[in-house]
Amino acid sequence: MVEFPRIAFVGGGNMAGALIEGLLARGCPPSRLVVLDVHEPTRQKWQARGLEVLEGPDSSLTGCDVWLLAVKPQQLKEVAQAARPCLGSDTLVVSIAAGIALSSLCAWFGTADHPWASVIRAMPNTPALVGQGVTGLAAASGVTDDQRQLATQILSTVGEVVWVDSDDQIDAVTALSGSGPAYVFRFIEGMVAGGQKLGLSAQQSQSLAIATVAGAARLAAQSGDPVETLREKVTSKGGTTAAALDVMQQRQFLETLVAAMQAAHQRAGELSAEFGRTEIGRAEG
Ligand SMILES: NC(=O)C1=CN([C@@H]2O[C@H](COP(=O)(O)OP(=O)(O)OC[C@H]3O[C@@H](n4cnc5c(N)ncnc54)[C@H](OP(=O)(O)O)[C@@H]3O)[C@@H](O)[C@H]2O)C=CC1
Ligand SMILES: O=C(O)[C@@H]1CCC=N1
Repeated sequence: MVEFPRIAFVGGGNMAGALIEGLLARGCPPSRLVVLDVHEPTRQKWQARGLEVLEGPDSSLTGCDVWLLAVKPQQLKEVAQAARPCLGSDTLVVSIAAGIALSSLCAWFGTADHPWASVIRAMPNTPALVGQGVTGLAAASGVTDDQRQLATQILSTVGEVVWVDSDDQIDAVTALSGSGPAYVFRFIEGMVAGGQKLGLSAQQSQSLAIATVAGAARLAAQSGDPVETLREKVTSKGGTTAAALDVMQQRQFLETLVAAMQAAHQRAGELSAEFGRTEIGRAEG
């Protein structure tokens, strides 16, 4: 990126923090970033890092190239209502809120003059904090190629980006990679517990488990082999891995994981129904 866009983070909590840290680590000057947050300690934290902070929406937001909406889905409609008068005519709105549909975002941010707001839904994940995130993106129909490019540039500073075709696919991305780090951390917790049960220390177990997950992921990414083949290469006939995988199969490990992802996907739909109501929409624009 030749010059970093001016980005306003609306909500400066965990996920905004991962993106801000990622941007700063990749050379974005703090002066290009604004954080609007109601929580005073959060504002103090970002102010100490050299970012401009706001307690409420004001004209500083109007001059920003991008608004990155990073409040909880439950808070987003109220935040949109309060901030919309400050939306610049060329501002791109990128929401990372789980479940809140593009149609809701367009209704909240569109105006009579500009009914199909420049809105993109993005679903990053917390490995963004170490530049290893992956973000799924979907755009409203009025979004231009340049705006897509802008969103790609921003999110790719913290990892990979994958564009999808529809809103519902962003709910699927949420269930897979948005929530996915928690599944992996749970898996590591399980490996650590298993290591301790088998006589290793907590520290030894943690080092072995984390390095195994990181190394296996890197092998899967870099090897030309499908993951099934990689799994088969570990699994000697009559050996230790086969004994472990048999137990996983008996206890329906795969089915459990798929059911968990379906629950996450369903929850995204519920968040949309509960908190994505559009009655403050274009009629007011
Ligand atoms: N955590 C994750 O792994 C991921 C989360 N997301 C999405 O990111 C979004 C943010 O999640 P997360 O970072 O975990 O949430 P956080 O609660 O950590 O951050 C939200 C921040 O917004 C503040 N806030 C609340 N109301 C307002 C308001 N009216 N105006 C400005 N700021 C406000 C909150 O303050 P206070 O605490 O005082 O309420 C808090 O500091 C969510 O929509 C989530 O679905 C997306 C991808 C991954
Ligand atoms: O749990 C959540 O709702 C958010 C969305 C993806 C990860 N965390």
